[in-house]
Amino acid sequence: MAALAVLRSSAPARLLSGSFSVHRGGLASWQHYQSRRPFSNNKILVELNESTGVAVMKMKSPPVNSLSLDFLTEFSISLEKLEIDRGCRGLILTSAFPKIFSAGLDITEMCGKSAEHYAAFWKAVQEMWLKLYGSNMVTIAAVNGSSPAGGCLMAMCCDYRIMADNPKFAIGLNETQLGIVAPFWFKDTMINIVGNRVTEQSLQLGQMYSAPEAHKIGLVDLLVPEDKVQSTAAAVMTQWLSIPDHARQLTKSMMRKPTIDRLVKQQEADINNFVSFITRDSIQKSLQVYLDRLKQKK
Ligand SMILES: CCCCC/C=C\CCCC/C=C/C(=O)SCCNC(=O)CCNC(=O)[C@H](O)C(C)(C)COP(=O)(O)OP(=O)(O)OC[C@H]1O[C@@H](n2cnc3c(N)ncnc32)[C@H](O)[C@@H]1OP(=O)(O)O
Repeated sequence: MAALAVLRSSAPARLLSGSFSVHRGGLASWQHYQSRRPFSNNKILVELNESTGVAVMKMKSPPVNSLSLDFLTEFSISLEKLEIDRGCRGLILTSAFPKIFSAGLDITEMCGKSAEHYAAFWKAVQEMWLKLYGSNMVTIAAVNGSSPAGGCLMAMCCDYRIMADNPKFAIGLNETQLGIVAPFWFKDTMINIVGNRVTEQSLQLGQMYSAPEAHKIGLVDLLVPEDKVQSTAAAVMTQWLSIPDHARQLTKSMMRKPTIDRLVKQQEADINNFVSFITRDSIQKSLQVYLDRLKQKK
């Protein structure tokens, strides 16, 4: 968070616009951030409304917004651009697809690849978390569909979660159901929202909660009809933005810094730990079985 705060205060918006081709239009128009990265397929659509200072980031990686290495890289770059843009104070994170917010980490990135690939992938997951959890912006997750594991983590990184009131949509950290283990920083993020007891039970059982259940345990803050998710997110954002930025940001930092510092202090060790865990034959087998089951369920 401190690093982001420094970035934000030292990088003028003019420089950002020049470097990243941000095109600004009239007050009422939406701005489109175009990524110049050659590998980018634009898996993420960002629209910044200059008059409100609110960006809407829509995940758009078919079929289920799984978090691949490319996706995560594009996500972190997009987020960093917004973070250093003084015209942007709030971010609404949502999905371009009805019914799916994000399917979590792309399981194919964790199967049958090299140790180097796993290390690069895990670093990208860490970066996504560090940037989103440590953001100075007001962040609101407009959860318009199911959101297992890494998808739940993304939503949990935000300051406020609004979910579509549909019992068919589920959210939670289901890692143990795949035979894998949510790392300590996933666990800490959840504890900070729902407390130790609920987190322990959720993680051991790999529990997925329907939208009403998630609301009941406080994993999501508000349930609204599916067609009201975006408008409610915008209304809640207005409330949050009425608080002076510096006071809100310092408070957020005070609450989250210890959790963030814990990973920052052992980022390399956490990558090594992931690589040695995911390369075990037994873990590779579990993931493959899970993936095959997913593909066969149709
Ligand atoms: C001791 C210390 C340990 C340290 C750390 C060690 C371990 C690492 C921990 C790693 C943490 C992991 C976090 C994760 O996020 S793991 C991913 C968990 N995600 C899931 O379990 C979601 C699985 N997907 C679903 O439940 C459903 O697909 C759905 C999201 C509810 C959507 O359902 P539906 O609309 O019916 O779509 P389909 O199921 O038909 O899926 C469409 C195609 O997408 C493929 N798919 C789905 N999810 C994923 C995924 N996460 N990754 C890759 N691919 C995915 C699915 O197979 C279908 O593919 P097809 O069209 O080719 O058949």
